Amino acid sequence: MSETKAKFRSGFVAIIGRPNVGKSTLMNQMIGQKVAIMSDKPQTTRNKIHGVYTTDEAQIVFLDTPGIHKPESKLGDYMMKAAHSTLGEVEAILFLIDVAAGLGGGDRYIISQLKEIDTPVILVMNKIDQVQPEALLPIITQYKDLYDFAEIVPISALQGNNVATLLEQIVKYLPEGPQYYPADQVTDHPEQFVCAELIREKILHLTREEVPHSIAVQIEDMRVQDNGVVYVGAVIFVERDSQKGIIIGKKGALLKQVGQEARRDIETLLGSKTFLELWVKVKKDWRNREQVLRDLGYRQE
Ligand SMILES: Nc1nc2c(ncn2[C@@H]2O[C@H](COP(=O)(O)OP(=O)(O)OP(=O)(O)O)[C@@H](O)[C@H]2O)c(=O)[nH]1
Repeated sequence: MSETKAKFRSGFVAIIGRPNVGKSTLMNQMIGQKVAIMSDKPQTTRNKIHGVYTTDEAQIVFLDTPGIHKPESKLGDYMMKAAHSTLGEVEAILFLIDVAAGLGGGDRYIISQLKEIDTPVILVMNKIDQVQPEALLPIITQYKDLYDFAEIVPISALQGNNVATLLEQIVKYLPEGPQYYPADQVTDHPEQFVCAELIREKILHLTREEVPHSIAVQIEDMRVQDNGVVYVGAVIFVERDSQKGIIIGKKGALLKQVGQEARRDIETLLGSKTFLELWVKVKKDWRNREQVLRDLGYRQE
């Protein structure tokens, strides 16, 4: 008797949602490795991060799109376009909401954007650990009234609750297809990008609310030295002198701490001893300069 083996399924899936709803946390929970940056401040995820989830039956390639919102600057505008072009091309969209935060203008705006495309949307109700179970039903009703979701899955990205179910649901929407990436590959971004994001993450954590999210980190140089140590040189761009002062800190203390913490993570990432050198530069109003944006690698694909 011949047994028919289920065909391998694969495809691309976008994760969208208001800033801070837990997109990076979910991505990391699904992929099981720290590739997207987590922060308790909004909008730290600027670039698409491909996380790849592979089993014997399927491969899901996740695109972690920047938070969709009404653009207020050229950078916002850029992010919107990048997010939009992604949404029409994927097999499914995970629309994450924060059940503890309530339906807001940001969610309504995203739903209005979703109505313009045909891609199936899975409503992922995140942070269920923060509300009573009976609070979920009214939220489901509220969202169902606004959009015809393909699936609705309540989860806690932080605790991992129901994330396995979510993965099963996603696979249902994938067509038969090849394994795009090797099973052990979790991200297709160059290491430089992840290093820059690690440095950004440390700055945002250590400076609390004092520097805006407008900072950018650019890796200028990355090479293995003769002694086997990896040299990484990075520039932190800020918009004002005052922000430069905050990041450097008293007698350079804060920058030193950023460097130490980022270096530790970079060493784990690269599996190699690392020497990290950081500079802080002021580039006034860089968010509104297209050329500067391009220099920093924010390209429209
Ligand atoms: N209690 C709880 N907190 C969560 C959960 N998921 C994420 N968080 C927290 O919410 C905050 C934001 O999470 P992120 O994963 O950085 O959110 P994000 O959507 O990627 O944010 P941006 O990159 O700004 O778009 C962090 O402090 C997380 O620890 C959850 O299921 N439960």
